[in-house]
Amino acid sequence: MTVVPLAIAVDPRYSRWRHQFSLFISHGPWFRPMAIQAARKYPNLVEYYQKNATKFWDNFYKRHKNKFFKDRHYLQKDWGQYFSDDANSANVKVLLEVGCGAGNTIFPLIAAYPELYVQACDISPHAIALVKSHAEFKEDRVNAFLCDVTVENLLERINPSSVDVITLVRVLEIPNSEIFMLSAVSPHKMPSILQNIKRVLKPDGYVLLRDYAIGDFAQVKLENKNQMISEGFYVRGDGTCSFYFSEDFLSTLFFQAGFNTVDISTYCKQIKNSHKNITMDRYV
Ligand SMILES: C[S+](CC[C@H](N)C(=O)[O-])C[C@H]1O[C@@H](n2cnc3c(N)ncnc32)[C@H](O)[C@@H]1O
Repeated sequence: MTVVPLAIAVDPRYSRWRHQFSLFISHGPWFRPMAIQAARKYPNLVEYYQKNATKFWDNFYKRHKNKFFKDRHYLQKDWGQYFSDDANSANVKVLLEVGCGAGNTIFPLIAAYPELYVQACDISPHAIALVKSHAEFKEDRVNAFLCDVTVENLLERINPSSVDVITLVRVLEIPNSEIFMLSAVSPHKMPSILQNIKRVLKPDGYVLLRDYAIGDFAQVKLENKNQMISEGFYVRGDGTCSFYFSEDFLSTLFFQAGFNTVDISTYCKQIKNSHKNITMDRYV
């Protein structure tokens, strides 16, 4: 009967199946079938990927080690004034890097600012181990610890109102290098992360955020592969997730959490891949 396809189309099991099928087609049967099998058991895909974020990110760092991201040297240029106190350069500033990964934000910053002390956390044990085994790691400059900021209270590791600057950063320089931290979690969890970081931030402190913007080439690719699991929120082939921000969404999110927005802008860069003969619009 013609009703059947309609019934399938509105059945949530259908969209789950369609999602798994598209992951299977886009990456091939060899591509992490375990993740796809496991996702099949879960009624809610967002919940599944968020509950298993530690596993997916840890696998990411097991696989790529510290080779995936480049050091973020642009941070000094764009945000230098937040990391040092020109009036009194002996003043120690405390930075919290949330989702520190292998330390590509931390190490350029401690090299450039001798008075900076970094609190760094990540959900992946492998990422924290990579930070601690870095040649430039010094315990008196960096405190790296494991923490899922969506569920664990930062106050258990950091004193209240003790942090000057919090970084939530991703990188644009190289195509297919992604990610930052806030976009890695479901939009529903974002308000609780902001409350969590607010408790450790000084009243006159700053949050510096650079992340995916709506319309980015990577979003278009995920959209075309049918990998959206909730509004604006996508899963990649390796099980890690990304959300794409509009300026409106971002400023409302921070406003509702009690922050004032000092500055917000979208940066667009066209990157040409001559090998594949494509031009990519990257938005952050
Ligand atoms: C690739 S990145 C950014 C890495 C780092 N900021 C840098 O500059 O290289 C996103 C990071 O967020 C971490 N992450 C994802 N969800 C998290 C969570 N709920 N709590 C803490 N870290 C998380 C991931 O493990 C990953 O290292």
